[in-house]
Amino acid sequence: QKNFPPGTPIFFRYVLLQTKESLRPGPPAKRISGNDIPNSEIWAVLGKWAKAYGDILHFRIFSRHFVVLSSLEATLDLYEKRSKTYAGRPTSAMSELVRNGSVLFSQPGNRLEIYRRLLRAWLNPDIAKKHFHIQREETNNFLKKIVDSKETMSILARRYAGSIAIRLAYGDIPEIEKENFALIADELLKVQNQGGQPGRWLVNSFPILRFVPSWFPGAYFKRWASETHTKTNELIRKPIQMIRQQMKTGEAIPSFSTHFLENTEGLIPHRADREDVVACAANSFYAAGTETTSGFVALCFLLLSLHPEVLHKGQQEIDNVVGTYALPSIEHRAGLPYIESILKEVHRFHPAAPLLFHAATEDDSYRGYFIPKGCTVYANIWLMLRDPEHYPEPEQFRPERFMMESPPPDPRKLTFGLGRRACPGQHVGDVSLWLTLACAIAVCNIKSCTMADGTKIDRAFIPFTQGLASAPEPFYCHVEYRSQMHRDILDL
Ligand code: HEM
Repeated sequence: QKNFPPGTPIFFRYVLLQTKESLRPGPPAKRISGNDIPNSEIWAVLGKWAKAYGDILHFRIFSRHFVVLSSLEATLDLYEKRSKTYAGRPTSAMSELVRNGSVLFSQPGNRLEIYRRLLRAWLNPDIAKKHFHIQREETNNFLKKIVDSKETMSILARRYAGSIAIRLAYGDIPEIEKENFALIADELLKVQNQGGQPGRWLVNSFPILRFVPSWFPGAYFKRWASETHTKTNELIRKPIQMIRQQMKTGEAIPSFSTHFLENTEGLIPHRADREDVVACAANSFYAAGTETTSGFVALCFLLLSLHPEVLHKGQQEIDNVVGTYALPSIEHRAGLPYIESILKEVHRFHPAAPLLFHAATEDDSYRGYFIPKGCTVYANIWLMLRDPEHYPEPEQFRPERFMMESPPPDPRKLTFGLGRRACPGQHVGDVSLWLTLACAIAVCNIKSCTMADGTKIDRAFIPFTQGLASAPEPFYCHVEYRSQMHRDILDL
């Protein structure tokens, strides 16, 4: 047991940590700055470190500590069996200064419980069925726009996923209002991302700097944090204020937001908090659901263009089960096992969030290693889904692996997260992904994909964006309908 008693002085704790560090496995670190972390394919680099140092390893950047879990066993032990201790999110001095109400980055406590209760109430599998029509309409809209488009697949897929998120959160609002809400949400994400940009803010490496007064020369970060705090608050609340106004005049369209602003179920105990809570929870649909869903959809198109044999086999299954000129709907799902296998294989091939990121909420120890409070605990699910024991030749895209008599574990057990921070939107997300994949296969032939500079993407190398959510780098997708009849069924 290497726990510190509560109240251990910070300096003493720090010195102890330095000596303990050598006891924990991990790559050699520089004395002050710690480990150098590459800024591309970090999940693959951590995978190489796992081979050298084992399925629980440690690294450090200045005074910040990181543990990486690289096996399912360790991930289940910490994220699930000790889910209370590992329900935190990594934080930084800058994010504490900005305090912007993001659900994804909230720390455990009453506020987070209320957010998650509201999200569960609106996104649980039974209620989620009521949203099918939104997903159906948006899928058809998306498929009508992708042929001869001048825009990248990444932009088209993002607009599609954003529209679903906005309709779920704010209702069936008119197109123009939807675009307006998407602009606000994108602006918000941009500002929030600047705050979290690794290496941008010295205060994150030297938290003591946060005590420097705003007027002090060089304290630009303090002024930036204060302005950003005001701006993000304004942006988060803007849609809800508009909806509140519409509710007063009786013009509001029923939605997650109107439902919980009325608070008929009493899920938000303090009246004063209501608008604020609903604003943050509603914003999380877009903030957490758009990049993940759109990245996955873009990846489906890319992989199908590189594997025409998979596309053709999927089309045969749909033609046999659903009919040649008909769109698959959710009722067909159980009868389309090959489509289900393609979906699982896309999740496995490159998870939308390759590294899950939780943080320890108290000092802990695991297998004799000390894990300090506040330490970021990554789970490298990208690596776990490439374990050759479960998934032979893991670098191959092969949906057939899930059609075997004893199939490997379903990747979705990992790709939507685990424990107390698991994705509350997973049922809705799963249906959106299935519907887009099945309908795209039913009506499209996907010819090829090219990067912005015209280079054709081939199987040997798919470039992925870096970050907490990861998707293929922006690319153009050359798509045609299988026939005019297949195009026409999108209007039915
Ligand atoms: C392809 C679809 C999606 C994928 C792969 C996905 C994946 C994830 C993952 C991996 C997490 C973090 C889990 C963890 O830390 O253990 C997460 C969190 C979250 N997701 Fe999703 N998600 C998807 C769609 C959605 C949708 C459609 C919504 C909302 C409508 C949503 C709302 C959220 C929220 C609010 C959180 C934060 C939960 C928290 O921190 O407590 N997600 N998602």
